[in-house]
Amino acid sequence: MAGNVLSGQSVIVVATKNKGKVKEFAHALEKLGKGVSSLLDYPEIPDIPEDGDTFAANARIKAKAAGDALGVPALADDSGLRVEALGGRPGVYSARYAGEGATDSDNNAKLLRELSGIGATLGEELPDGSKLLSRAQFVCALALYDPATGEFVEAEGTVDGVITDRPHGDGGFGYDPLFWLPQLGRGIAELTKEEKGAISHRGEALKALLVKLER
Ligand SMILES: O=P(O)(O)OP(=O)(O)OP(=O)(O)OC[C@H]1O[C@@H](n2cnc3c(O)ncnc32)[C@H](O)[C@@H]1O
Ligand SMILES: [Mg+2]
Repeated sequence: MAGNVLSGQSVIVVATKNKGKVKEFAHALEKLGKGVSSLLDYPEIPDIPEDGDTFAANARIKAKAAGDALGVPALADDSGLRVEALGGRPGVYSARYAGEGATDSDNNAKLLRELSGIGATLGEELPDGSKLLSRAQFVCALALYDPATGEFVEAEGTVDGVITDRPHGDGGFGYDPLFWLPQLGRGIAELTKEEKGAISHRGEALKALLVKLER
C-alpha cells in the first residue's frame, strides 16, 4: 500500500463504536501490518448522528466527523440487513430496528416476530428442522476520508443469504445468528473471522476499497 492515504498510518482509525466491526477490521487489517483504533478509544468525540438516506451517506458522515475531529484519515462502515419479505427493511435502520438503543438480541427478536407476523416462509427446512423464512442481504458501505484533502474513497459490498427461524452459531455479531448461507450450508455466525471476511459484505467492501487505493 505505497503512496495512498493509508500508507503513513500504522494504526487506522475506524469510525465505529461497534465492537464486532472493530474485531473484523482488526483481523483484516492486521494482514496489512496495520493496527486499528475506534471511537471507543475516543470517548470525547460526541455521538455522530447517522441521518443519511443511504448506507454510503452514513459512512461518509461517520468518516468525516471522526477524521475532522482527530485530524487523521478515518475509515467508516455503515452496514445493515435488507430482508426481502420486509421490502428491504430494516436497511439503513438496522441498528435501531427494535428502537433507539436496541441490542442485537432485541433486533433479532423483532425480526423473528415481524417475519412470523406476516407468515413469511420460503417453504423449505434445513436438516435440523429450522425453517427458511426470507431471502436477505447484508450490505456494507465503506468510506475512507482524508481531512488533509477533504476527499473520500468509497466502496460497497454485499452478501446474500436467508433468514432462519432459529439461530445457528455464536460467532460474529448483530443479525449473524439468523443469517444462513445456502451456498455454504452454514450460518454466517458459524464461520471463523477469516471465513466470514472472505465472503462477507464487509470483506467484499474492504477488498474493493483496497483495490481502489492501489490504483
Ligand atoms: O454506527 P457504528 O458505530 O459503526 O455501529 P452500529 O452498530 O450502529 O452500525 P451501523 O449503524 O452500521 O448499523 C449496522 C446494523 O447492522 C448490523 N450489522 C452490520 N454488519 C453486520 C454483520 O456483519 N453481521 C450481522 N449484523 C451486522 C449491526 O448489528 C447493526 O444493527
Ligand atoms: Mg450506527
